Amino acid sequence: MSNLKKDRKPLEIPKPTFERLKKYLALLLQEESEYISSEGIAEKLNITPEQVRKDFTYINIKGKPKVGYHIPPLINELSELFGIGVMDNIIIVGAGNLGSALAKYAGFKKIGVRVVAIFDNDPVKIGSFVGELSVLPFSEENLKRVIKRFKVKIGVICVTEESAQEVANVLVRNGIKALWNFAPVTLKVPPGIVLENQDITTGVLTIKHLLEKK
Ligand SMILES: NC(=O)c1ccc[n+]([C@@H]2O[C@H](COP(=O)([O-])OP(=O)(O)OC[C@H]3O[C@@H](n4cnc5c(N)ncnc54)[C@H](O)[C@@H]3O)[C@@H](O)[C@H]2O)c1
Repeated sequence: MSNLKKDRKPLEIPKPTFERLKKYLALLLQEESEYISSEGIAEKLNITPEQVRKDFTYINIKGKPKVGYHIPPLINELSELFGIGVMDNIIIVGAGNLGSALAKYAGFKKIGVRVVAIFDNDPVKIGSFVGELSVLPFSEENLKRVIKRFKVKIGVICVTEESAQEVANVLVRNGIKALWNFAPVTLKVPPGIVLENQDITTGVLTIKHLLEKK
């Protein structure tokens, strides 16, 4: 992961650090106080304060003795790192349980993400509303139009396992640069395409593992 600040030499951020930085941002966005200590963050995320301090060296933020980190600049630094200041339009394919829930998720706005269209191939769902969006038929023509109009680079795959690869192919063929895949399938994508697989079940596995240790 590269920290691409213009005025600074890009830093290579190790993946585990990058993942924790995402958690710090999510936590800070919920904080109501103005300052937070590394101990405070560590306690809430079940890690060590040393780890927090080490991770923050990647974003060049320093805490004040006895007070901790000033939250607003910390949020700004992390937001810049994740490109949150830039609004990214995304599209969802699959207006089932998951796709519909994601399309209605209000929290995306906070992180600079806006769902601009949701597609499906089920005639029953096409034309129905998911929040404020009308479900569009998943055709290349519609896709091209939406991608061009809203300058979409990110596609979310919420279709069934069997359809996921074909949907990924169509999205990439029509200019999508990054796929956020929820289907439990290993997708093949051309080099240069960003692929993030999301598996909610890993969270439950962590809980089960932690419970067993108690
Ligand atoms: N990542 C996770 O942790 C997680 C959790 C739950 C579900 N899932 C997966 O997410 C996907 C969606 O789950 P769901 O519960 O919303 O399923 P769902 O059956 O409710 O919805 C799937 C939708 O995809 C549509 N679809 C199927 N093929 C299509 C195609 N070729 N083009 C356009 N639309 C198509 C269907 O019409 C349907 O509306 C599944 O693959 C499921 O296994 C993942």
